[in-house]
Formats: sequence, C-alpha cells, structure tokens
Amino acid sequence: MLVLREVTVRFGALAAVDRVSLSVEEGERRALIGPNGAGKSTVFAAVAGALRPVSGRIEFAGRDVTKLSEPRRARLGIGRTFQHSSLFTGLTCLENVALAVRARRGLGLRAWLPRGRRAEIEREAAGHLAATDVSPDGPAGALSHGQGRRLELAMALAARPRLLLLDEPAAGMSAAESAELASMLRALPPELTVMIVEHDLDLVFAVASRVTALAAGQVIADGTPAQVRASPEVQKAYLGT
Ligand SMILES: Nc1ncnc2c1ncn2[C@@H]1O[C@H](COP(=O)(O)OP(=O)(O)OP(=O)(O)O)[C@@H](O)[C@H]1O
Repeated sequence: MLVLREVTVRFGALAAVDRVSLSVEEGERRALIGPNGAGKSTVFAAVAGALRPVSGRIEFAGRDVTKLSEPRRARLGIGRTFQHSSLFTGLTCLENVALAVRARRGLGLRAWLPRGRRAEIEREAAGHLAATDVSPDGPAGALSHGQGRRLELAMALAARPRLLLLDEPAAGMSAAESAELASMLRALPPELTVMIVEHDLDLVFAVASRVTALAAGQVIADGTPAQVRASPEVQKAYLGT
C-alpha cells in the first residue's frame, strides 16, 4: 500500500528524515515511534504531500506519488486526522461529519440538496460517528478532549481513505480515553491501512501489528512490536543508555 525508498527531507542543513525506507502492507496497523525530533511527523508530512523530499521516492498503491500535491494524494486515498481547530464548534457532530462526506463527494458545503440526498449523507455521517462512538447531537464545541479527537477521526473516515495517518491521536487523553481509543482503532475495517505516530507506547503496542522506530531521522528498528521493544538500539534511543 505504501513504499518509501530512501526518502530524505531537509530543513536547511538538517536531514529531518534521512534515507528512510519502509514498506506497509494493505490492512496493516503500523506505528512509527521514536524520541522527540526523530522525524516521525516529517515522515507523515512527506507521505501526505505537505512536504517534498529532496531525494527518494514514495509509492502509494503501486503508483509513484512523490511529486503529487497533497489534494491529489487525498483524492487517491491518503487521509489524515486534522487538528482540533478544524472542527466547526458551533455545528453538531453530525453536521461536522456530514460536511466531510459532502467534501468527499465534491458537493459544495452550502449547495442546496434535495431532502433524500441530505438524508443519505446524514445516514453515512451517522455511521462514521457510530464507528468512533461519538453522539451525533450537541455542538462539537461542547465535546471533551477525547471525544473531540474521536470526532476528528470520524471526519477523516468520512473521506473514505485507503491509508489513514494518525498523528498522536492520544495526545492529551487520559489513560481511560486512550484505552477506549485503542479498542476503537482495533475495530476499524480490516482493509483500511493505518499508520500511527504516538508517544503512548501502551496504545502503540495495543494497536500496531508492526512498528518502525526512528531516531535522528533514520530507521533504527522495524519489526513486530515484540522485536522492536527488545531492540537494543530502541532501548538506547529511548533511555539514552
Ligand atoms: N518546519 C521546520 N523547520 C525546521 N526544522 C524542523 C521543522 N519541522 C521539524 N523540524 C525539525 O526536524 C526534526 C524532526 O522533527 P519531527 O517533528 O518530524 O520529529 P518527531 O519525531 O515528529 O518529534 P515529536 O515526537 O517531538 O513530534 C527535528 O529536529 C525538528 O526540530
């Protein structure tokens, strides 16, 4: 589903991502872990198309997307969760997700639609909300932090991605909220490929089928969660010993 070949992304003199190669199968749940500044978010930005590598190649579903814009990649099926601020706080959760469904279908956000069409969009939106366990009613602005993050996930699912990039979905969540998120992520459709950048290693090991560890822009371990956890390089990168 996704292949990175020797991808390098630079910020001036700094190679934030330094000749990273990795390969993610369809339906995989892949975690990217590593200490602060390892290059995890930069890998995501390169995959989504928000940052261009200076060298290397990115393939998605068998197609070279290295030079494609972010919107083109989104249309091909690369989705990511948005920041909290992208929620329309004055609209209900259902209305928020319905807007994301409309956007995917190329419908203007305010275009008039016949009642049957609107109902169908709302049914789909309600399905995404059910999958993320968020109540459709009530303003998005009144949600708790954990519920807000789940609403973002519902909006990302409404784009019907084939590859979903989740950048620190558990950030700011309590342990209970993070455990709920883990079971929700495990219940996502098996054909959906998910990549997750996350500092909460309990969540990572509960969700990921494979883990890639980065440090200083380079891959230092890649394998099953147990293999990566046992890797001396990973232990050294985390513990500095
Ligand atoms: N826009 C930018 N301009 C300059 N340097 C940047 C920029 N974005 C990231 N960096 C640097 O690139 C390196 C990798 O950053 P990145 O955010 O990808 O790491 P990360 O592994 O996601 O870290 P964290 O876990 O703290 O989010 C860091 O040294 C960071 O300071």
